[in-house]
Amino acid sequence: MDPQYYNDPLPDHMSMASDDSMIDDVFESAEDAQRAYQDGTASASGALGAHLYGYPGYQPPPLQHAPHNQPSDPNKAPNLNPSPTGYRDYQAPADVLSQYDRQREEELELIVHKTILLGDSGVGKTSLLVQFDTGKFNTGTFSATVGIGFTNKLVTVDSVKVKLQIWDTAGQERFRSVTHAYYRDAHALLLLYDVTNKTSFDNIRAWLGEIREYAQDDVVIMLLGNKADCSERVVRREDGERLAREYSVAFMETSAKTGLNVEVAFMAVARELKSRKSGNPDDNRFNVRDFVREHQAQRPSCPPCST
Ligand SMILES: Nc1nc2c(ncn2[C@@H]2O[C@H](COP(=O)(O)OP(=O)(O)OP(=O)(O)O)[C@@H](O)[C@H]2O)c(=O)[nH]1
Repeated sequence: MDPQYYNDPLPDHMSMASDDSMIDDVFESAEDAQRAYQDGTASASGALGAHLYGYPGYQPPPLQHAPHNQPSDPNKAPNLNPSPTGYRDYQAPADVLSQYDRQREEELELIVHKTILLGDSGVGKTSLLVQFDTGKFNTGTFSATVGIGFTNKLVTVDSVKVKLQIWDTAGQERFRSVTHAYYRDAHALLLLYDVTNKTSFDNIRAWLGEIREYAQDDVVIMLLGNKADCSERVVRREDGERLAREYSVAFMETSAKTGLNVEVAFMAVARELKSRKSGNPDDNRFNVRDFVREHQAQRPSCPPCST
């Protein structure tokens, strides 16, 4: 556990309750908006809606459009390449498409892909996140995460930036009800067990049960057998693979200590989420399990680990 990622009980602005209480007042008509504004039932955003509908003291913005084929700035030279279609701001189709692609990329970058690390206490969730974020592993005494916290990470997939918001949860049972609230809008879950701890592996079925109960049906799930650097392993790699097959989830072994497969795990998630969001049929062919099979490294264990 790194103090940087240590989280005291959530501050108000980070709680899911604030998501639930977000108000998105939509008014069918200007009259509705005015009524809501006047009788005070409009929220801050609703009040803004009323304002946009013209109440009170609302003034329409000045007309921004210039007449067709006329420069909007009278000091500028007129456009000498008249549009074949006759409308202002005409661009050749190729230019429009490349502009559209750029816009899509920017949109993808803006989308936050919420990814949550789950698993028993001590399996290495915080260490995995710190390794991915900073490339470092903090040895020393283990102190359990309290509550939940996140870090944002921008990764590049096929030259498109994808923003992962990675949530580190507390594995301890007493924080379970807090973390359940975060499953609901998660796009991906990295579920960890510790290859040197049989109980953490046996508990994976219970974790998958919780995921089924609280997370979205289409959430991306990856099972990770962490601490693969340790020679005191009690869970065989094949056992992890079998369990992952049974639940149709991707699997690989990782080491937060040596960095084994850490980046691959997060990149696989980022690729999968990007391909789902892009709407591009070529992207949709991406399969997280195939990606993991092709990219995961399998290094020999290092000498007995002392964590
Ligand atoms: N050898 C080895 N030790 C690891 C690895 N990952 C984590 N550890 C050690 O395992 C202990 C627990 O790691 P954490 O990352 O704090 O575990 P956690 O899952 O976040 O635990 P909670 O916060 O209680 O949920 C620490 O002492 C880490 O140094 C790893 O890949 N290899």
